[in-house]
Amino acid sequence: MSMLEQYRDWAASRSAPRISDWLREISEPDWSATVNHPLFDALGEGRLAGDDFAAYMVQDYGFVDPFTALIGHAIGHAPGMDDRVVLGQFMGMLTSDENSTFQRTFETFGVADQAPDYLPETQAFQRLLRDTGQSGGYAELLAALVVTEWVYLEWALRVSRVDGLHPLMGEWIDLHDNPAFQEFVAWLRRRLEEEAETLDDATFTRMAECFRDTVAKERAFHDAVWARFE
Ligand SMILES: Cc1ncc(CO)c(N)n1
Repeated sequence: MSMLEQYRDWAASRSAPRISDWLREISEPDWSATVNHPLFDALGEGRLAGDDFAAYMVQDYGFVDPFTALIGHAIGHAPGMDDRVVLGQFMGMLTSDENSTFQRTFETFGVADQAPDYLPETQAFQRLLRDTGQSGGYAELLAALVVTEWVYLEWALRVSRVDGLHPLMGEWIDLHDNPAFQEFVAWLRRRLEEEAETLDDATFTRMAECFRDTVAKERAFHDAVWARFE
């Protein structure tokens, strides 16, 4: 059975089927392992040392570079101005507010301004983002974006925040659970679903595999970062 047939089978047994929910389901257990990652509990509960937070942010900035390029590809591949505006505004936030959080974190925790050592799992994630950016169609680009943003929204909404949390850690959570970000993730899911409805078998399969692979990379990345702190 093709992926598209598997989705149709799944959808037939639900009252309000959504492709993004099916994609999330077929990406278990990696999806839940990422959303419920102990790294995020430690972050919200103030149990993450400043240097460890900075080390995580260094690795994450290695993610952000090809991720920003991937958004550029998505802006180019989008069918028209409506999508380009939404993606462009997100790109604007990423390269201003969010970039500033990274820069102030590096300054605050004295991260040396040198080429960092990226973990093998960071490098593998970078390769996926670069490959998808360079050769993926719009649906695959949206699939990668839905994963990375939806996973971050889910953990940020989930974690509890202690009083007196370091302001930069609070800022990191704020960036991923604020109402504008929630709206952006809802838009991404809707657009992915609309695009997926138009795909032939082979392209639908590539989109679903890209989704699953991105979730696996998310889990591996956070496992690898966390393993260095324990
Ligand atoms: C690894 C990773 N995934 C997703 C996000 C959210 O953009 C992020 N900052 N880092």
